[in-house]
Order: sequence, then structure tokens, then C-alpha cells
Amino acid sequence: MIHVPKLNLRGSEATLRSAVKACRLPEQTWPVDILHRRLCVSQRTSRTVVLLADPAEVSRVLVESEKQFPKWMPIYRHSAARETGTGTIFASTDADWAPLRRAIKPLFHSSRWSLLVDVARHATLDATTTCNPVNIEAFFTAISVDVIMRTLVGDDADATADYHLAAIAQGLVEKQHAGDLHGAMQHIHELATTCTSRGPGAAAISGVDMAGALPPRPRPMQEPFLADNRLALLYAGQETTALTMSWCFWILGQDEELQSRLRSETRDAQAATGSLSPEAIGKMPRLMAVLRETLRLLSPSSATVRCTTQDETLCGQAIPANSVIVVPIYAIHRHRDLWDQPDTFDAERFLRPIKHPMAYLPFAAGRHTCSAARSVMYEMAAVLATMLDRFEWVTHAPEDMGLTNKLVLSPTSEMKVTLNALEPRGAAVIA
Ligand code: HEM
Repeated sequence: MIHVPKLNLRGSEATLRSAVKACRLPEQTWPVDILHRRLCVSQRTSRTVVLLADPAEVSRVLVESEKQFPKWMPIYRHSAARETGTGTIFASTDADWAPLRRAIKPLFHSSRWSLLVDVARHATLDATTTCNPVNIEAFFTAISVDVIMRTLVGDDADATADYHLAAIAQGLVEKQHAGDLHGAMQHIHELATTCTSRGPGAAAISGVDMAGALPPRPRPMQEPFLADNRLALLYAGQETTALTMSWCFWILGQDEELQSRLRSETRDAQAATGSLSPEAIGKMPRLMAVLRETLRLLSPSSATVRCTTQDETLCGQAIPANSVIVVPIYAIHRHRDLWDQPDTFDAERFLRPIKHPMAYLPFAAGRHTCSAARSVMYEMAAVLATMLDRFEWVTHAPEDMGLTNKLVLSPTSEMKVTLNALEPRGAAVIA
């Protein structure tokens, strides 16, 4: 039986009073019955705070009537804007946000997925020689940072990184575990500065495509937005991706049989297509299902937050203007009405249709859906397929692991595995 840690939800309607805490501290503020209920409202202060887990109403808030329910900006100004600058895609209100979103969109276009997969494979092979794969979070952090640097903000695909990736990754993980966002951002600043001084990287967002694969864009981003958003991509992309890959690896280390089935699937797919490519990944449905199930149970974002601009009715209850609506992604992903055996790891469920599209929100939904929602799945699959080909592994003491919310959902202790090297048979050999 695979052990999957869970949050110890111990709040009540009274603890929902503070909107900032309801966004930041789910364990202390969300009532445990949000796993059964569709709506939980705290009306005790001047600002009403709502936890909304009803999929039809979530769809209205995030997708159908999204203009009526804008992002609640104070929560982003508290963290993202303070650390990355006010010109980022995260910190911008609607009018400023749209051109920024358009400017970064081509970076995630499907025409770049081959490059992404290839870079992810190289970054993984490099990390196995420069990092210690036993401490898996630092190992996957090095990979996710390297991939962002090489494909989005920094080096070109063939560059040899001369920043100290292993040390930066270790530092990032330590600061993130300590809940020290500012300290973590100093490492990210170091990376972003490296890429500006290295030359071609800055051009990645401003309009020059390192791989020659970008479709033309109408309005390239200019400084100072460029600098801020280079930081924002590192900020948004490294920890989320590294944690998801770490959890997936940590889970697979608990189930030898599942690991071996995925090894066969990923090797067969590479043999059938001749390389590790987006096409090969298209032939890895079980690996994708395992990644999706990992993101259901251990989605890095515990919530996304909106507000009301006028009086509304949600689930038949009147909600005044100026209320904060917390969409509790973590609780929706384990909601008793939306999932069978919600706390059990069962990747097969993603080989069948799910009950409601809004029951699954690891990348949020609507206009503010994660820009990398599709591309990052290819990246993570490429990294895991490369590791499956080269190693088998066993997770250390999984039952001692807990889950807590820092800026994102995080492990309570170091994630460790014992690795055993294999004779590679996948793309490394084919290529
Ligand atoms: C498994 C990995 C990832 C997960 C689970 C994830 C999840 C999310 C979520 C939930 C949001 C919405 C945040 C909100 O509520 O405002 C978001 C937004 C965003 N993500 Fe990701 N993300 C991942 C990887 C990445 C990567 C690799 C990048 C780029 C390098 C990225 C860039 C962004 C950007 C730019 C936004 C802002 C979109 C907007 O507001 O228009 N993400 N992501």
C-alpha cells in the first residue's frame, strides 16, 4: 500500500476569518469537513471569506464568469510582487496582465516541446553526475532550474551551465523548507543575474528564439518587465515542478511493481519511436496517469484565490461584494463526492473519465491557468522516463513523511531513496 501524506486540517468557520491566513495556512484555518462540504463561509468580519468546493460554482468563478471574479491581488502582492517586482504576470491587475500573458505564451507553444524534452533528458543525465540523487528534492530542483534556464530564461540548449547548480538547488530547498521565501529568492536572483550577464538568455522572453522554434509574437516584452518576468518564471516554475517530480519519484520508490511496469512502458515507447520525444511520451499513458495522480494528491498549490466585485449567490447562499473566495484545490482533489477512495493513490483512475472537469485543478483553470500546464507534463515525463531507464530505487521510511503548507504544499522531512544503477536501454542508447 502506497503511503501518501495528508494535511492535518484542523480549522473551523471561526478560523476562516482572516483572508490571508485562509489562503496561506490551510491546516490551521480550513475545517476538516470541507472534504465533504461544497461551501464554507465566514461572515464575522467586514470581509466575508468563502471556501468554495462545488465544481459547478468553481467553474462559474474561474471560467464562465471570470471577469466578475478577479484575482484577489493582496495575496500576490504579499509574496510574488514583493520578491519578483511589481511588473510580473503574477502581480499585474487585468489590464497590465493581458499583454504580459500574450508575450510569454509562445515560450510554451507545442512547437517547443521537442526542445523541452531533449533539454529535460540532458539536464537529468547531467544531474546524475553533478548532484546527489539520494536527496531527491535537491536533485529534482537542480533539474527543474536547469531546464528553465536552458529553455526559457537563460542558456541555450547546448550550453554548459557555469552557475553552481547543485549548490543553488540545495540552498533553494533549505530556504524553502524553512519557509524563507526571501532567502530562496536570493538564489533565484543569483540565477537570473547569471543569465542576463551570459547574453542570449535575456532574449528568450524579449523575442529572439534560441532554438529557432518560436512563432512570431506581436509585442515583445521590454525592460523592466523582462527582468521581473524572468524572475517570475524561475519563481513559478522551479519549486512546483521539482516537488511534483520528487513526490512522483518518492511514490514510485514504494511500489516496485508499478516502477517496473512504467520502466517497460517508457522503454517500449522510446524503442517504437526511436528517441525520447513528445511522440514517445504520447505512448506513455501509464506514466502520465501516475503524474496526474501525483498532482491530484500532492498538488503544489493548495488553493487559488479570487474576490467578488458585486453581490453574488454561491450554492444558493448570498455572498456580499468584496468577499474573498478561496478555491481549495487540495480539498477539491480529495473531496468525498468527487473522487472514489480519495486518499488512495490509484493512477488507473486517470485512464477513465473523471467525474467533473473542475474536480481536478492542479494548474488552476480559466484565464489564469498555469502557462506551462501542458508543456511541463512533457518535461516531467521526460525526466522520469530517463530516471526509470537508468535506475531502480526504494524510498526510505515513507510512513514517517508528513505534508505541510509553506508557500506550496511541502514534505515535512527530507525525501530520500536508495538507488541502484541499471544498464540503460532507452533513448540514451538509441541516440
Ligand atoms: C507541476 C508544475 C506546475 C504546477 C503544478 C503549476 C501550477 C500553477 C497554478 C496552480 C497556477 C495558478 C496560480 C494562481 O492561482 O494564480 C500557475 C500559474 C502560473 N504558472 Fe505554473 N505550475 C507549474 C509549473 C510551471 C512552470 C514550469 C512555469 C514556467 C516556467 C509556470 C509558470 C506559470 C505562470 C507564468 C503562471 C501565471 C499565469 C497567469 O496568471 O496568467 N508554471 N501555475
